[in-house]
Amino acid sequence: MGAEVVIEGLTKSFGKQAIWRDVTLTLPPGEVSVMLGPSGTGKSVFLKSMIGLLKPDRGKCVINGVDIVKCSEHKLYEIRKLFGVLFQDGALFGSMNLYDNVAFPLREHTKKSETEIRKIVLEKLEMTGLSGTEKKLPGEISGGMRKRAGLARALVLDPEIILCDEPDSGLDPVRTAYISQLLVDLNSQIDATILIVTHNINVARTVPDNIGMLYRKELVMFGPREVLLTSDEPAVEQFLNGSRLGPIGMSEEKDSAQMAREQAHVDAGHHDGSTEDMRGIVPQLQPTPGLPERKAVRRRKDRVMQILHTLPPAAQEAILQSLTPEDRLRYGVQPGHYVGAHRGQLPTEAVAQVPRSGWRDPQPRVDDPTRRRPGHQQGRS
Ligand SMILES: Nc1ncnc2c1ncn2[C@@H]1O[C@H](COP(=O)(O)OP(=O)(O)OP(=O)(O)O)[C@@H](O)[C@H]1O
Repeated sequence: MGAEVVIEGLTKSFGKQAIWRDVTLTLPPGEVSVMLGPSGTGKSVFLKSMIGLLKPDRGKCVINGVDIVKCSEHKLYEIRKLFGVLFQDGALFGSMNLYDNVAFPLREHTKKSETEIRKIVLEKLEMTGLSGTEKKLPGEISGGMRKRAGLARALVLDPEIILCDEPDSGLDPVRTAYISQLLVDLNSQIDATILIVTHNINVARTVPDNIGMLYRKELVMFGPREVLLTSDEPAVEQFLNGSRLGPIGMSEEKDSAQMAREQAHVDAGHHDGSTEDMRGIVPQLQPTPGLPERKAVRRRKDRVMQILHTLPPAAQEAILQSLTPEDRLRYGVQPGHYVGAHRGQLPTEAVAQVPRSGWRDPQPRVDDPTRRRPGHQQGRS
């Protein structure tokens, strides 16, 4: 299982420019999380701080009991080996073919023989759909292939934590859908903790278990996907809908006069830039048939049911609606407790009876059609 990452009060500035302050969140082990945020809010700086490439001003980032903000260089070097990082442009060496690019971390950081290295490199190239491209140079392949090659390289040291900085940037919607599926498939195969930084709302709606958003130099929220996707926080709604209308402006933040002017334009019939209402829960991507079920799914269900009563009502409703009959049995949620009967904050004892034991019955695969009922939300998470 992937490592947990516990971040507390993390604060970063460059000279007088504050980037973000007091960021506190936990990346649950083996789950997939997405960090959203308008351009320039410091998402990349956040990723770099998590692997110790940038030094935060204060706060903690604890991985396997080591606070990487304060630890020695030696410890940091050891902890970094737990990470696989996909940088925005793939960060491949232009003069090396894909085979050598992917083999690079193994040759640098391990004493493996070339025979062992070959086995690993070919396996990771196959996992990322790049078999047969070993001899190509990065300049000879498409942007999507470069991303996948970057991912293959990020995987060779069997990372427990994978960080992806805008894996969709520069890709068309179809290639983006493929890379989303690839990330879900990877998670099902290696159970790594994954954090994806993106602006892409489709990725945010379909891939992660958890979503956070950086805005106005703070973490606006971080938690189960249902929280952000049902949020009526103006900045979150505006961001999800890609609308000009709302507090986010061209350069971060607008004043109230500007917001009033824009509202007046829209009231007078001008388009606000959005195409449709993107809030709400849509089905989460499942691993490609034939791959194992994501181990994080069950762990996450237990975790989320334990904190259910602390979540906003709309998120509670969405989570309850996503439960299967087996889940309801497990958590002691009777149909009578079901959403319609309990609008608003649900009492903990009504919903969250998480057994201490493991899961008794093997759950059917999520893509089992017998689990689909008319009118039932299928955002399994
Ligand atoms: N090494 C650095 N030194 C000084 N300022 C920096 C450094 N790295 C980033 N910044 C500044 O930090 C701010 C946040 O940058 P960052 O790239 O993290 O934003 P982002 O949210 O990832 O943006 P985008 O979505 O456009 O990629 C920017 O104002 C940037 O200029």
